[in-house]
Amino acid sequence: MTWLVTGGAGYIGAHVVKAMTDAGERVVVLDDLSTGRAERLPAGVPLETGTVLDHPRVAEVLRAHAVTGVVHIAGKKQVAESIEKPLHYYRENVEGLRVLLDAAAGTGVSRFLFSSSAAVYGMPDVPLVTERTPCLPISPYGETKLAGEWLVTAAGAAHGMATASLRYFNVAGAATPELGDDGATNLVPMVFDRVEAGTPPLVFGADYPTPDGTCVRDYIHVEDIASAHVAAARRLTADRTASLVLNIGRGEGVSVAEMIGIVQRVTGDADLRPRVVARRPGDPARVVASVDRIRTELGWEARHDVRAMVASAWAARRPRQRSRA
Ligand SMILES: O=c1ccn([C@@H]2O[C@H](COP(=O)(O)OP(=O)(O)O[C@H]3O[C@H](CO)[C@@H](O)[C@H](O)[C@H]3O)[C@@H](O)[C@H]2O)c(=O)[nH]1
Repeated sequence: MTWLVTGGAGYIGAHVVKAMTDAGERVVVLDDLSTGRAERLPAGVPLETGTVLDHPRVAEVLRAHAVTGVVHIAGKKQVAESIEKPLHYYRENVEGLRVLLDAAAGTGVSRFLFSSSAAVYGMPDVPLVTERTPCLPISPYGETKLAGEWLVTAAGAAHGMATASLRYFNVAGAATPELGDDGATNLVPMVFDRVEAGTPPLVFGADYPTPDGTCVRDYIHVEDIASAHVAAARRLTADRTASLVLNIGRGEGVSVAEMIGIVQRVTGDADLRPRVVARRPGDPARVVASVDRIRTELGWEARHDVRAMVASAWAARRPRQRSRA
């Protein structure tokens, strides 16, 4: 197999590229470098620049490297931005995927792995979200991921591709300091920002129907996300007819208050009491994965706990802060 990883120079993509190459897979990266960085790639992994929206360019890359499998990670991923720019999100995430699938089917690609998201579930009202829980996304971002899954499954069936859509829960952490997340739009990096500024971390609502009143999520180390892709790629390689939809999480809920406590212990900055502010619109009280299906289908489970996740994210952050100073 030769795998094309789209978005391979991004935060999650680069972790997947590292894990796949460490596991001995042959990998090529396609990235438009809009948020990706070439330095994230391991030596020897070819980087092709370009967007998945450019059909001739995608077909050229697939042919030039005799690609047989695709791992599609490129895409837009900010919920709030998707509400402001739905047309942009549908173009990048749905049209980009359609073009990529068309080029893949036309060049003999037989395996296709797609990055989906727990955002497809919207506001699930169940303790553990299984893959059978109804998908009712509440943002254009979540809609594009759900439409993407439908497209992947249908195109796989029609064009003889084995497929898997992987629904990531809340991703955090870094395998190495160089591979850290540059964005600051999620809980862990936002608490780091507050700690560094010497200001109290913010809790967006403490009146949810949860044990401590703050929202509960299923945080998963990006290295575990990456190892799940290796397991899925192996499964698709062995099973030409696979058509999978799988949650990737730890199956364990962590509240915002608990997460802030862990960040404060890791950063050694536990003096400031978190400040409770208004709820952020659109936040579900609890989203925690059932991980039974991925365990059964791939024999995979997460290895890293939440403290390791936060510690690795903090280690990745400090060198960059120093280099900016
Ligand atoms: O300073 C902060 C930042 C966040 N939160 C809360 O922390 C929780 C987690 O927030 P965040 O890290 O932004 O993640 P989610 O809103 O759960 O969304 C993430 O996880 C989803 C999958 O579950 C993905 O679809 C999204 O792309 C990804 O941003 C939420 O309850 C937020 O209200 C705070 O209380 N204070």
